[in-house]
Amino acid sequence: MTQLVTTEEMQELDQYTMTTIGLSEDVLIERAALAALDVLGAGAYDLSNVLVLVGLGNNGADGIALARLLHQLHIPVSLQFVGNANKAKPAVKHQLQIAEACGVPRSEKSDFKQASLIIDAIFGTGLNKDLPDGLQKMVKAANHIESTVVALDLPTGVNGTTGQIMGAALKAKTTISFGFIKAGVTKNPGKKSAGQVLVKDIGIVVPEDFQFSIKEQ
Ligand SMILES: NC(=O)C1=CN([C@@H]2O[C@H](COP(=O)(O)OP(=O)(O)OC[C@H]3O[C@@H](n4cnc5c(N)ncnc54)[C@H](O)[C@@H]3O)[C@@H](O)[C@H]2O)[C@H](O)CC1
Ligand SMILES: [K+]
Repeated sequence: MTQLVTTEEMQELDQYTMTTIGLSEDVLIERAALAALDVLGAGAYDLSNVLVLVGLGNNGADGIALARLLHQLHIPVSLQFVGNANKAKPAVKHQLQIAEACGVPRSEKSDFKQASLIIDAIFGTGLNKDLPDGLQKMVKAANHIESTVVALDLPTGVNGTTGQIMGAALKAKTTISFGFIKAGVTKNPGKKSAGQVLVKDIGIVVPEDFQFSIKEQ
């Protein structure tokens, strides 16, 4: 049996885990990154040149933490920001400081063809409007050359609740869902963008009286 969630429910559970239970955001980000590392380390991906595309929210923070973990294992990896890093959420800036202190390389321009694997850490459950035009173009270019993409939590551009495409969406080979599978990756067209969907525990706590809006499947 699988429990699906809407993005609003996931956000509520993230908040409950942090504010009521007291697990820090850093712990959740580190667990998300470790969970993704676990998937990448299983041998199904070419890790010879990993490019992590990083957005300005906590999905990006997960990606930066993952890049650091890969770098510490001597796996060639670089980080590329999508958007202005100065406008990033505090968790992203914090992860970036740590990554920089560890010497994780940053690339300014992406060459998708050179990357053996692209990690999509641009948008997750926070996506609430269509992708900006520039990003839509970038997404379409990456899809066009059929890069191998592993999406963290959600493929960028997929509405996590409805499965709608918000302007454009990255086509992933695998989507690693943190805590619970978001309903949007089970409904087309989002389902097609998500590829194989895996779910990984990151320590999210569910209150006893929590009512999920979607029945277990
Ligand atoms: N919050 C937690 O406790 C944890 C979250 N995890 C990961 O974080 C993401 C959700 O992070 P969040 O910061 O809420 O959102 P995003 O990173 O998806 O988006 C960032 C930010 O961008 C703004 N925004 C939304 N849509 C657009 C748009 N079309 N154009 C420009 N800007 C946009 C909006 O303000 C968003 O907040 C979740 O998926 C997980 O990957 C952890 O795993 C750990 C705990
Ligand atoms: K993502």
